[in-house]
Amino acid sequence: MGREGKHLRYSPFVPVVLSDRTWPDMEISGAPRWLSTDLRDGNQALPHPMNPLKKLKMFELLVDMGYTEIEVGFPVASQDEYEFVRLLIEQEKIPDDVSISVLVPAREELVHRTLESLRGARKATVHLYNATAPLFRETVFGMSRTEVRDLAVRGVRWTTEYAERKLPGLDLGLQYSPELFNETEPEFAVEVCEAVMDVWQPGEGREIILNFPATVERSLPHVFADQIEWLDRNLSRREHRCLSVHPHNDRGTGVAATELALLAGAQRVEGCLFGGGERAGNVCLVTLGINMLTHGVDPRIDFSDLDHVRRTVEHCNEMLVPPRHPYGGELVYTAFSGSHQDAIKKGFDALRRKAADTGLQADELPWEVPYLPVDPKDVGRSYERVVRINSQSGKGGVAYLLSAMHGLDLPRELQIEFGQIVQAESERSGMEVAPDRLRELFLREYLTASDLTSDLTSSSPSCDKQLTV
Ligand SMILES: CC(=O)SCCNC(=O)CCNC(=O)[C@H](O)C(C)(C)COP(=O)(O)OP(=O)(O)OC[C@H]1O[C@@H](n2cnc3c(N)ncnc32)[C@H](O)[C@@H]1OP(=O)(O)O
Ligand SMILES: CC(C)C(=O)C(=O)O
Repeated sequence: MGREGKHLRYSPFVPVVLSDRTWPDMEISGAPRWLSTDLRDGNQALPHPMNPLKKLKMFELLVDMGYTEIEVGFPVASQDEYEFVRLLIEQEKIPDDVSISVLVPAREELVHRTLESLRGARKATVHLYNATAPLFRETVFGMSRTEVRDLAVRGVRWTTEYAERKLPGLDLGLQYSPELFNETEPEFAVEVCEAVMDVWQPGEGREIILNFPATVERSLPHVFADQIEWLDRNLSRREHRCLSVHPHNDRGTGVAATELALLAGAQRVEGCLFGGGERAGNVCLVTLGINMLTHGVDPRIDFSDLDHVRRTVEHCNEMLVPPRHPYGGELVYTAFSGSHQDAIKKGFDALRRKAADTGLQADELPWEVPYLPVDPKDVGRSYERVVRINSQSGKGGVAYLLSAMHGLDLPRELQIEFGQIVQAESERSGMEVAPDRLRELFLREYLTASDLTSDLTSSSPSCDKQLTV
């Protein structure tokens, strides 16, 4: 087949019919329940899965950030996985307000061993899954719809019966996922979930989490939202079930799909910090959370030291977060280009003026600085790197840095003149002009030898002091 024919090998996604959808008129007004699956879906996709010590580091990070639902692993996958669950329980590492879950496929011996890993825990959720989509029914299981539904039902029975018989002290929760939900006929997904609920009997104080994964993302985000609204309308026992989503990011639209799913009625979101996980990853919990923050909605997660979060995730995953990753990437609070820098400088100047006029601190004022969708300080970044100078930069950026890093406020004429000198330097070197080099250039250009020993060289105020007027 020639280059032209490649697309013919793929078919468009078949959407659920929902012409009276209501989700486009909804708003996200509060945080959903979050579940971090860094220690399971994230971990299972790593070239070097985390050892128990690394898992503990990640677990403690998640707890510190405020995640109260954490999928801690797939205990039957490996000895390390099993041992980690034992470590959490035996060393009493699970805070009272944190609920752990463990994943297991609907296979009897695996369910039993998974439950054994929970021995001694006061409460824990077993997360049971089996694929329900046609391709998997036919290719992976070789089963009919009825057989696949019965597999799920048997999985719940194995779980409840073992727990009742062998683990009487365990306050057991249940989560069920029809894997590849997004590719499953919607009415069949409902049939399986209803059958699962018939066994579990959700009721007062006995919730069931029904988790709908876009296991391999294939549709546009609004199609996923339609699927979620359709489900919410068609599943019974609304008051005792939690409708959860587990989006992946194969098309690069995992965040959008999740946000639309929240509009459509999803109550809980599963994802990973910085989008770890299989293939193109799970939906990124950092992006989702800070997207909420920047819309004035409290995500109920602490992102105030995002560099620490990033470093810990990089350490545990042995993978780097890309410098352009939303909110957390190294470069996302940095402007190199002149017009961006000029607007940022003017934004900071305006903020400073407002602070002086109102007598408030700058960080008490509404955040309105062009090109910076979030105050870097709200995620633990400083203002030092918001402007960096290279050949794409302009006088505004140079003036910003001289003022912020060296306490030099240049008049406009001088900004224009010195901007050209810096431009010539960066074009000559092809490199970034660092703040120290900027100072050197300024001194060389405008000060005499005797000036060089003056105060200017010895007392450059720090950038943050300048900006937190
Ligand atoms: C979408 C997801 O992320 S699902 C989670 C995926 N994560 C993992 O797989 C990580 C941990 N997994 C493992 O360690 C192993 O796969 C185990 C321990 C679960 C099973 O290992 P093995 O017994 O060696 O089997 P294998 O890995 O080849 O799994 C395939 C078998 O499980 C069956 N299977 C797969 N999923 C399920 C399920 N949810 N319920 C029941 N059976 C299942 C397959 O049909 C196949 O059975 P077959 O051998 O009779 O054809
Ligand atoms: C087990 C399920 C929830 C899963 O990880 C997926 O389908 O991606």
